[in-house]
Amino acid sequence: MLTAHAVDDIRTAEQALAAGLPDGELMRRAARGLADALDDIPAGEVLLALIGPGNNGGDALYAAVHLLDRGVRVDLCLLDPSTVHADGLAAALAAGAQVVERPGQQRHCLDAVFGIGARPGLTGRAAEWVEWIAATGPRTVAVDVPSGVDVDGATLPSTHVTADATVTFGTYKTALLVGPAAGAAGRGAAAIPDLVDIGLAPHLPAPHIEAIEASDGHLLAEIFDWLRAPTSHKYSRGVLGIAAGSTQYAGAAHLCVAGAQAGMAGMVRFVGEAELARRVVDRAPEVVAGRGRVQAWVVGPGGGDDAAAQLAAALDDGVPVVVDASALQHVPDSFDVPALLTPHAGELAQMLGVQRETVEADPLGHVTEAARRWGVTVLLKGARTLIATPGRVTRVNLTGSPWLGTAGSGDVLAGLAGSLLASGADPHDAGSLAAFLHGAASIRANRGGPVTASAVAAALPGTVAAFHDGHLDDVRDWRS
Ligand SMILES: NC(=O)C1=CN([C@@H]2O[C@H](COP(=O)(O)OP(=O)(O)OC[C@H]3O[C@@H](n4cnc5c(N)ncnc54)[C@H](O)[C@@H]3O)[C@@H](O)[C@H]2O)[C@@H](O)CC1
Repeated sequence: MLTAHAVDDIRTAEQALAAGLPDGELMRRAARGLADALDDIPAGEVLLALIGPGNNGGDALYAAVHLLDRGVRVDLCLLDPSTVHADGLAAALAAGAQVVERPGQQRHCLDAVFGIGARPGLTGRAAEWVEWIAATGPRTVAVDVPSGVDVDGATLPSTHVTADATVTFGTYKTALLVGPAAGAAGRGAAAIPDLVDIGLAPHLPAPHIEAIEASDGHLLAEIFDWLRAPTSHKYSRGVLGIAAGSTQYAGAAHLCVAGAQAGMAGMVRFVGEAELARRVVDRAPEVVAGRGRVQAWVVGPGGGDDAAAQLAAALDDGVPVVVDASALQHVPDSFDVPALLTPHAGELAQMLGVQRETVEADPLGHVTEAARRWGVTVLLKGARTLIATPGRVTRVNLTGSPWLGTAGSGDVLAGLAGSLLASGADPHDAGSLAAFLHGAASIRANRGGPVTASAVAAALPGTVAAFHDGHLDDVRDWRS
């Protein structure tokens, strides 16, 4: 599991670590790791380091010493010479760095204006530097975090640095993994920052955020043991009831069923309009049409006018339920059964009575608020899907690509999550595993290119097996 910690917890851990080390050792470790991460800058190139008043600037100044040693030229822009890390500046100047009044033609930039001590947003000189980066486009690497972002809240004030890559120390910060701030930390292969080990791990408490990785297949072990027990049969594996689609949106029913069949449930029951149910069974003969005993429900994908009645009936069954799409607007004030709500930003906005843009600007705040308000798991779909449950560490999903934003993709996700629920996963694991596998399957379906929701569903069984067996190496590990 990849983890991010809150700023206060990082500071406490750093103090505990530093107490057992020689003075300045932590900054030396950070600077060495930063310089190593910049080893692709060729000798003779010029790097402009934007230096702020705190230790973040100090890291960059000591890293400059290593870079100068390698023949890289280093120009320094100081936010305020009177507050700069004095020893770091002296060391950089002694090694050959020069202070320049303003940015110029440098093609490499190091953003060391602010780190975890920052208040969100940039003004004055720092804001002018952001304009320079936007206008001239140097390759920009942020030190620890892109300056100006909201480090714990992961929101993005209007003025902030947008980096091509970030090198962070000790542990991830929330803003490096969670959108929209994470979008400012790097792109492409550098979307997830490099993490420099400074020895902090033993001092860190429980994380603020966690993310499933390719190496976390053990999360499926318990479910697999249960499903593959010699005595298991279709009912013991779990029966998933799906109340989805309408003749108008028949595709949602097919895709939700496809997602469920790629999951682990022993059987899928479909409940819906007679003509639709006939078509679903025609296409997927393993599906049983009509009501019966189930271990979990999915209600809402492509649902028609009867979504409220279908949800009420599912809730009466007393088993865990995935509430999706049209059923989301009919959720009760509180739940008597374990539940996984799967809205996108627009649906969550409607549930909370706010604007869509408000949710998009602060997804972490709103998913947390919704999980607290309904007392259940809420999975907020997006480029970095979030899964929040009261009393659990919020998870962010790092698999997938923008191609996943395609019609029917959410229906597949709901079916997959439902099948995990029916197989015995709790809603937090079901939601986060489904998001992870769904994203991974989309990459395996067509790496680097467009995918259809059907193709994602078709890639799921192989993805589930590869993840469980620890062979997901052909899916990008977002740290590499
Ligand atoms: N604490 C430690 O032991 C270590 C810290 N490290 C580095 O130190 C950084 C944290 O250092 P600091 O606590 O000095 O914090 P910063 O380097 O983020 O600087 C904080 C200073 O900037 C000012 N400031 C913050 N936001 C501002 C804004 N928007 N406009 C104007 N001024 C603003 C604050 O008043 C404060 O004086 C980390 O991000 C990391 O880069 C690393 O060297 C590893 C070890």
